[in-house]
Amino acid sequence: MSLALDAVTLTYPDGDGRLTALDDVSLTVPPGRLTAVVGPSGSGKSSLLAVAATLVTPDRGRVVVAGTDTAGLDAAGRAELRRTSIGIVFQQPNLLPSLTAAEQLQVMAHLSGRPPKSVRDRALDLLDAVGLADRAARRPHQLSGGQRQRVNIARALMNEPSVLLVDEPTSALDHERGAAIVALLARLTRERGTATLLVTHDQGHLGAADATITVQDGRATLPTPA
Ligand SMILES: Nc1ncnc2c1ncn2[C@@H]1O[C@H](COP(=O)(O)OP(=O)(O)OP(=O)(O)O)[C@@H](O)[C@H]1O
Repeated sequence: MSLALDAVTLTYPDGDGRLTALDDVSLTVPPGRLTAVVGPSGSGKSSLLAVAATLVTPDRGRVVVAGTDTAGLDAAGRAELRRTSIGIVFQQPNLLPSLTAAEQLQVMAHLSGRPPKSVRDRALDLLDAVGLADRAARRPHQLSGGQRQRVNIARALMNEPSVLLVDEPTSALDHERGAAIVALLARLTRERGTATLLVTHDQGHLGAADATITVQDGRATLPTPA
């Protein structure tokens, strides 16, 4: 299942008028593909992610997540769609200080009704997939910045989302560690079949993407093959 935006326009209140943050944006991210989003500060990248995440409702246009047209959903329906189908990775890992790496992931699945053992097995499998099999019992302060971001990514995959939305995951990391995180995202996208949208300001990361969308003044230039 993929992510699709069709003719999406989003405005915010701006003094007496409205500021157009997204202007007639259409795009599709197929399963198993990593699409990078680049563009200058204030161009609309975070707004694009917020709309795709169903956190913000556009003024016009359609947002289809994993085959579901989100226009037909109320707030509870959107929350359920986020829980079951959308993984979100923000710039800062935002981990709970008192929980181990494995527990950060298990909390995500706690309400989904899965048996505790399968939840723990899945958490350990995902920590292994992000190269942290031997750090499962560590708390955030016992992990490096790059390792914390890996836990963050593993946590976003815990409920097997169809769509993975990632906002500047490398901003707190040096270039080498940032490139390793983007390579990891590209691998997980292929292995887990997620439709992944990655906002990045680092042109050096684009080689790992299957396509790149450039956002400028709220308008998106559609994917070019990487
Ligand atoms: N909640 C809001 N209310 C009003 N205007 C907003 C709001 N959020 C964003 N904007 C405006 O919408 C435009 C797009 O902002 P957005 O955060 O999407 O850009 P961005 O490309 O992610 O920027 P950056 O790279 O600096 O994070 C900007 O002009 C911004 O000032």
